[in-house]
Amino acid sequence: MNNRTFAFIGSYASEDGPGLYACSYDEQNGRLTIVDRADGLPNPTFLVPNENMGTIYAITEGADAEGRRCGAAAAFRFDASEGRLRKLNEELTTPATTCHIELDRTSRLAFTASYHGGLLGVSPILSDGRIGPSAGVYRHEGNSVLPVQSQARVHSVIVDRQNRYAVVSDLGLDKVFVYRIDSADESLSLRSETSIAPGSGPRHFVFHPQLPYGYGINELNGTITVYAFDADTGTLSVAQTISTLPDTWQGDNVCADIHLSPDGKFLYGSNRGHDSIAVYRVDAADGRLTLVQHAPTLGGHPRNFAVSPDGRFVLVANRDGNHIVTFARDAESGQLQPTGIELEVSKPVCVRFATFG
Ligand SMILES: O=C1O[C@H](COP(=O)(O)O)[C@@H](O)[C@H](O)[C@H]1O
Repeated sequence: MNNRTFAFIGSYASEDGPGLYACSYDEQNGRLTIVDRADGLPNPTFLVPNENMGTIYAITEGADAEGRRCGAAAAFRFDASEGRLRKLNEELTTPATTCHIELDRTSRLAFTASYHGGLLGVSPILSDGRIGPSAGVYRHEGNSVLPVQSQARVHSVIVDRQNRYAVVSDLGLDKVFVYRIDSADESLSLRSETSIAPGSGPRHFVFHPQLPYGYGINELNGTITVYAFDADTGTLSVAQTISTLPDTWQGDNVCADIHLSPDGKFLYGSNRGHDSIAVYRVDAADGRLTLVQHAPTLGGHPRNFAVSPDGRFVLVANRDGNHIVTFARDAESGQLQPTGIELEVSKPVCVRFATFG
């Protein structure tokens, strides 16, 4: 069977309407077309596809036995030939609502980040694709200098290329933590923590596909931190910090998402407020960044975006624009250009590609 690439969209949504969308993807022009949607999910604001199992996992806002709002995750099977989503199950993940979900590289574990609880959750993926009952919840403690940093705010969990470490960005503590993954035991153990400038608000992180560097975007002070990553010890060291904003910008802004091009030559970070994608060239020798462009996102609050697997297009989820905007990406310069193609969706905040065989 030929491989086919799809995109999945998560959104802020109420339980009585659609919130998770499956879209076909036209590799020639970057156009998305909704093929199926799932209702009944309260705020499925982040999702992760599992290409190996043909499943999708979306965070939702669940409720425990006493009716308290909790982090939950819903599992879906996606039938690529029919373009249909079928719900498998839903499980609580953390005793506070979540903002991010990622899988380990063997698709056996799901990691969730709880912004409101300062928690990190580990849940098993069962052999039939369902998400299993929580295998553990890890709590961060502390605070930093800004009012929003009065407590830990775990914002994302990213797994390294060798599937040994989980990098956890804590916006509340101005720290990036590295945990060792024990897949057999379904557990995490802390290896290192790296502090960055007070008031930075580390939010999301990405590993370079070849070089020993990682890149973290800092929501609160509009910067990206370049880290050297030592995979033997599981430690990060700060190599560079660079602004995501033009020097002339004086308005409010909070950064959100960060991605590399598949060839690792360019890095992209989103600005909510300035409403742009900052584009950087990556130095192949030392991983450092040089600004290339600020590309307007053509809509407000670009909370998440995705680079297509072939690197030709970038899809931006503009929450306040209520649309996903398709940009063409120049492989030589890294620059983004609008294509004129958009998909209307209510409050989209996550877009992720998946290729199924
Ligand atoms: O208050 C909230 O904030 C968190 C974090 O969102 P961000 O867009 O500022 O990073 C969000 O996950 C949650 O849904 C919302 O209630």
